[in-house]
Order: sequence, then C-alpha cells, then structure tokens
Amino acid sequence: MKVVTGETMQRMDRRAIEEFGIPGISLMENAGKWCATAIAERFGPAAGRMALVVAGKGNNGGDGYVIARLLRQEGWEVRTIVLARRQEIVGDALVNLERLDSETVTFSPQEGLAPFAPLFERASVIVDGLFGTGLKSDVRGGLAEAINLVNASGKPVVAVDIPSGIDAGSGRVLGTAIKADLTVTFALAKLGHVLYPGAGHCGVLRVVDIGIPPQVSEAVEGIEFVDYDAARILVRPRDRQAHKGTFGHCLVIAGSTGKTGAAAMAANSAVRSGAGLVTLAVPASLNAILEVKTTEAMTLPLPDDGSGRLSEAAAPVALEAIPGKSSVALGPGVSWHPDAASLIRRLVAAIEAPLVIDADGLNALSEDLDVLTRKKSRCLVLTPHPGEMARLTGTATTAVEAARIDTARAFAVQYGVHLVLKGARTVMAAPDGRIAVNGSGNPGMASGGMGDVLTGVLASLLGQGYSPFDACKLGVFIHGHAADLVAADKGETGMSAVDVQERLPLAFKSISS
Ligand SMILES: NC(=O)C1=CN([C@@H]2O[C@H](COP(=O)(O)OP(=O)(O)OC[C@H]3O[C@@H](n4cnc5c(N)ncnc54)[C@H](O)[C@@H]3O)[C@@H](O)[C@H]2O)[C@H](O)CC1
Ligand SMILES: [K+]
Repeated sequence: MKVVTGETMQRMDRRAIEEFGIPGISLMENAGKWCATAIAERFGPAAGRMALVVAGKGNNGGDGYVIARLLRQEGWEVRTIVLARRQEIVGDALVNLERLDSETVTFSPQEGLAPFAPLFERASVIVDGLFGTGLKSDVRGGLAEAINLVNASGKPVVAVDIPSGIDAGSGRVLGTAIKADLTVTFALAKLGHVLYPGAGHCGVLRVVDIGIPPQVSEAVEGIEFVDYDAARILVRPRDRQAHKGTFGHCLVIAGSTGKTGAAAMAANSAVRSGAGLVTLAVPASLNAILEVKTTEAMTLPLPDDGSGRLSEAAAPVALEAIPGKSSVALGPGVSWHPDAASLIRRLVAAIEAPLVIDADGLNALSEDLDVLTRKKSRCLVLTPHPGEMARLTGTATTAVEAARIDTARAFAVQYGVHLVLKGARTVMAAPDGRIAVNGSGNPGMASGGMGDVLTGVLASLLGQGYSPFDACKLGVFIHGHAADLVAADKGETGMSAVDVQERLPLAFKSISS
C-alpha cells in the first residue's frame, strides 16, 4: 500500500481540482459521504441516536458539516460544535456549514467544549472534524482541552481523515491528539496513519476513494507500507522440482561464550525460512554446544585459542568457507571484544556474497565505517535497532527515533547499503532512497533474540535469490507476522524469540496460500 505525507495529499487535491476540473466541493461531499456511511454502519441504527460533530475552522470541519447533514438525513439527531468564529469559516466548508439547520450548530471559539458536557453524555458517537492534514504545529489552549475532553468522554470517536493532533507526515503527536475508534481517510493513507504513535491513535483505518483520478494518485511519490497484501506479492512459490541447491547455502558467522543462543537462533531461523543448507561457523570451543543446539544446520568450528570468541585467528578458516555460499550472516552474539570486531571488519571487506550484518557486527562497523566504502558485496543489509543506529551515525538514540525514515534513508544512500531500522514500525531503506515501512509485529517482540531470528530470515531469503529490498520487505514482514501468529495463540507477554522462529513456516504458509 502506498502511503503519502499530508502535503502530498494536499497537492493531489489541488491537481484534481485544477487539472482535472473536479470541484473541491465534490471531493468534500464524497469525503463526508464515506464517513457518514462508515459511522452509520458501525454505530447505527439512526433511531434514537445522536452524533456530536466537533469541527475546526478548515476543510476538516467542512467534511464534518457534510457528515452532520447526511446523518441528519438518515434520521440521526445531530449537534455540531464549531470551535472557531463563524467568520473564520470560508470556501467549501462555509458552503456546507450553511446547509445545516442553524438550530443544530453552536459556535464556541473561546469556551471550547467545556460547556457542552451534557451533550457528550447523550452522544452515541463523536465525530472529530477539528484538524486534518492542515495541522501545522502543537495544538494548544482551548483546542487542546477540547481534544482531551473528547478522549475523556468515554464515547466512540470517528476521526475524519486523521485523528486531530496527529501530524500527517510523521505520526507524531503535536501537543495532544484524539484517540479514535475508527479513522476514515481519503485516497491514500498518510504516514501519520502507519507510524507510531499516530498508528496507535487511529483505531480501525479505512482508506476510501473520494474521486481523485488514478493518474493523480499513481503519479505521486509515496512510501511503501508492507501489509499482508504487499507481502503476498513478494513471496515466491517453490518449484515442484526443487532440490536443496535451489534454495541456497547460507553461512552464519556468530556466537561467543554466553551468547551461543544468538548463533543458534540465527542459524535455525535461516532453516525455518527455507534455506537449502545452513552452516553455522562459531568459535571452536563452543562448537560442541552448537552441535546440540542445532540439527539441520551444520557447524564449522573457527580457531579461537580456547577463548570462546572470534578473532583474527578465525579468518583463514572463515574466508575459506565463503566460496560457494549464497549468503552470509555476520554478528549475532559475536561480542563487542576488539578481537571479534577486527575479524568482522576484515570479513566485511572481503565477502562478495550477499551479506547481513547485525548486533555486535554493527558495533564493529561503528568503529570504522570506511569498511563500508571498501566493501566488495553488492548487497549489504544492516539491521540496527535504534541504539545501534545511533552508534553507526554518531548521534543519540532520541535523534534517531525523532527522524526514523530520514535517518535510515540518509545512511543507506550514503553508504550504498540496505538498512533495516528496527522498531515500531521497522523502516527499510534502499541505497537508491526507496523507503518501506513494515506493517506486521507487536510488542511481544520486545525481548532478547528477536533480532537474531530476523538476521536468519534475511540471510535465508538473500541466499534463496530474493533481491535485497524484496528480501528486507518480505523478511521483516514475515518476522513480525510470525510474532502476530504467536500472539494470537498465546498472547504477547512471555513470547520468546524461539516461539517466533518456530512460527516462521506458518507465517510463510499464511501468505503463500
Ligand atoms: N483529498 C483530500 O484529502 C480532501 C481533504 N479534505 C479535508 O481537508 C482537510 C485539510 O483541510 P485544511 O483546511 O487544509 O486544514 P485543516 O482543516 O486540517 O485544519 C484547520 C485549520 O487549522 C489551522 N491550524 C493548523 N495548525 C493549527 C494549530 N496547531 N492550532 C490551531 N489551528 C491550527 C490551519 O489554519 C488550518 O486551516 C483534510 O484533512 C480533509 O479532512 C477535503 O474536505 C476533501 C478532500
Ligand atoms: K480529524
């Protein structure tokens, strides 16, 4: 699903009106009609019910007036409270305001909603027409109080276009924001609907067609939101005559004393994601342990002088194992010891196969990013969480989180890598600047080992021949979808990385049927 910013949406509006001659009033009428239909479907029947429309001074309020009129025609009692002065209402919004029975409209530019508490009591549903894509700064004063009153009312809320207070371009809360049960947006979803915290304010999101020509929607740059339908298109059916070699041989270089689980989960997840063969290369003194923790994956002991961690001593055997491998995963559980870090950097500079670097492998890169400019692999995928991203960019985690998309895109383009910036929601960036946002996953994933599982999934898909960006989109979606299947079965609390690892086959199955 393509997702756009509020500004892009407003440009689309103008183009539809100016180039295609579609009157803005028609767009507003269609917007209001869809909202009224959705409200009637979800909160009807009309008899004996009252809808309370809270309108701002712009066209979001204009949509609200259309909704008020149409619900009234359906038999609803409707009251509209306009948190602006009458003379502030202009254009299409004014046309629709004037079509309402003035008895049902109250202007309250100063007092806000406080005097209308009794109306809240009687309302079956509250329609949020305060702000849409025109919100430009933090909501303050009486308007912020109004939002907080609506949220405190305990009544179902339908947000017109976007919950008021959510920034359409980022999903940030600007001061305070409506918590909606249902959001009806127009033509295309906005980033504010799919990025948290905005995504958590929308309730059920419906995207409706209000008559903007497809040539306009198709022409705009957007960001890909990887939902179930988008993932289904990416997954490839398995050839009936396939054999092990068809699905590649993935090499995982991982592990250190105390972190053998990370190595095992990465290797076992590669198996569970359809790799033909998997070899897990670990410090020699841990090899026996990993022989027990893996079955389908083969192990390869790397000389470690008994230290239980990787070092340059492992380089000759590791480099010798690389020819013939279709992908390599580097980093799960390798530890941040200088010996391990220097080996990681040496391997990154030498490996030509598609390469996934995660966890302490990323920290090794942070100490010398030039390695990325000297890399031989045409396909390098980095999978940092925000803290690792902060180290890679030399900034603070808060700065990364405040600009997730821009941070991911800038790094990917600068270093010519694919970057998977984990979090809610995971952002994927390609070296050419393309961005995708993942739509699966849940807070049950906030526990150790989930990243190791993702590393195995990504290395497996790259080894099977998926292109880097497809592997990132599909792999990240499947990883989160597997976690959603676990959550549906046994909840989010206590969900483990191995639970997710073991649901990977079902996750693939569910999007392949
Ligand atoms: N194709 C479409 O998407 C259509 C969208 N429609 C609706 O139009 C709004 C956008 O309307 P706009 O008039 O541009 O702005 P808003 O109604 O969102 O905002 C009202 C008004 O508020 C002022 N403002 C901005 N920030 C603040 C603030 N922090 N505090 C106070 N006031 C603020 C600003 O001046 C705005 O003008 C869109 O969301 C849809 O609902 C069309 O109706 C149909 C087609
Ligand atoms: K709104």
